[in-house]
Amino acid sequence: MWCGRLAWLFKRPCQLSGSTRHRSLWLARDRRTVPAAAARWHHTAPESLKCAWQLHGDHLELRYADTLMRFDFVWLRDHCRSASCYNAKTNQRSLDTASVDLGIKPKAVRVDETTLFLTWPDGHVTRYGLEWLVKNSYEGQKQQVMHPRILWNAEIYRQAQVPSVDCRSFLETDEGLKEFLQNFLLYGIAFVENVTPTKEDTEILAERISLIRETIYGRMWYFTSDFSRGDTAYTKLALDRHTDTTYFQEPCGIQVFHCLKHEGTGGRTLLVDGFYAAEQVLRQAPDQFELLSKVPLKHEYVENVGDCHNHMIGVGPVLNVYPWNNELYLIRYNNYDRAVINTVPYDVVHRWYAAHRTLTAELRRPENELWVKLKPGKALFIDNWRVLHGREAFTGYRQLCGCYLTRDDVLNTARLLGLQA
Ligand SMILES: C[N+](C)(C)CCCC[C@H](N)C(=O)O
Ligand SMILES: O=C(O)CCC(=O)C(=O)O
Ligand SMILES: [Fe+2]
Repeated sequence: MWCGRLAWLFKRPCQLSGSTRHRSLWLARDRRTVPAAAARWHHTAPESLKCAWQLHGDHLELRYADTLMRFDFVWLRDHCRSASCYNAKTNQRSLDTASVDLGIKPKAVRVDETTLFLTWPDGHVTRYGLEWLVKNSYEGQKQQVMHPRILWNAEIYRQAQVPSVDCRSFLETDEGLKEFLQNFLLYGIAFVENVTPTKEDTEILAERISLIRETIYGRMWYFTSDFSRGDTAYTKLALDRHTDTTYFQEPCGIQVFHCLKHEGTGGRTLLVDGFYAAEQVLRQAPDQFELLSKVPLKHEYVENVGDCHNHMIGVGPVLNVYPWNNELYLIRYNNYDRAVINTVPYDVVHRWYAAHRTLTAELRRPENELWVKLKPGKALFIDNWRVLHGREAFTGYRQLCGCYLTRDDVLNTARLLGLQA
């Protein structure tokens, strides 16, 4: 397949390390029935089954805590945590990786109950905690997700009864903030209640968790249906589900909405978990999922209204996954802002349209739609890399304020509070 050119890079090691061929090999070695050859198993203690290692021509194989790991020698030299290679005060590497001989091989290897010791040809000694290796190895890492999440449809979200956090608790206590962020990370949406309905108070909320991402729409924005900007958002029309700023190279991570006023009817907000829908596509049609994650697309924002002149272009696939574990981290979905497709040939285009249709059908399932009416005092935070939003047409005067946040800074706050983000 044209787009799977690099797939072998990631697939090959998983297939090898998970194979039963290796498991039986372990048992054989543990019973010491295999003659000592160049690649010979070594154990930490005579009968220890917990840890064993074996030196190969171009890598070290290590079994610890039920994880079979393979380490490249350059990797082992590069990650050395000794004082001369790594500055523990700044958590930065001091070693010049380019100075490592690409053909390097340890001169001596020793393992005790907790630590792997490697002596390099120049006499330098590297020590690795075995637990550290499990946590940081490719094999240990690929069993884990980067971002634990609960994927939802309307029923799952309602059943979970995720509480809104009170504004004071959010602003004044670490527990309140942590609870809010945990919910946000798990579900991709979270609410703060009892907020004073002004732009200034909404800004204070935003600044509690992140730096505000200033964009062509400003820092904190207000908007009504006055068509002050050349975009459908600034009208009374319905907006189908979408993510925002797909036309940025890095779409905004989080969107904050606070409805300050609505005197009229309609205008409910629609929320759909894009990752839940994408998961359904993966189950039904893995090839289509792969296509959506490989075909690069452009989104575009061309504006020429009043004094506003903008032309933004963002490139990337609809589904973005980490290649080592296929975990989704970003969905770009905005049919209004999708640009001319000119990045793939016609036959791929056709298959892409079919895949896009499957995803759209999932996103449009009524059972996946969560409808909420935003009211003054209730601020909504949306993970714009995961949850799609839309809005029902409305009548009357409706004013929303909000801002975008930088994702890195939200995750930073979450990590500092001890959350996995
Ligand atoms: C939120 N705010 C009203 C400021 C901007 C709306 C941006 C709308 C654009 N079509 C997009 O989806 O990115
Ligand atoms: O008016 C709304 O509720 C949302 C409009 C919208 O999609 C946006 O501003 O990004
Ligand atoms: Fe939007």
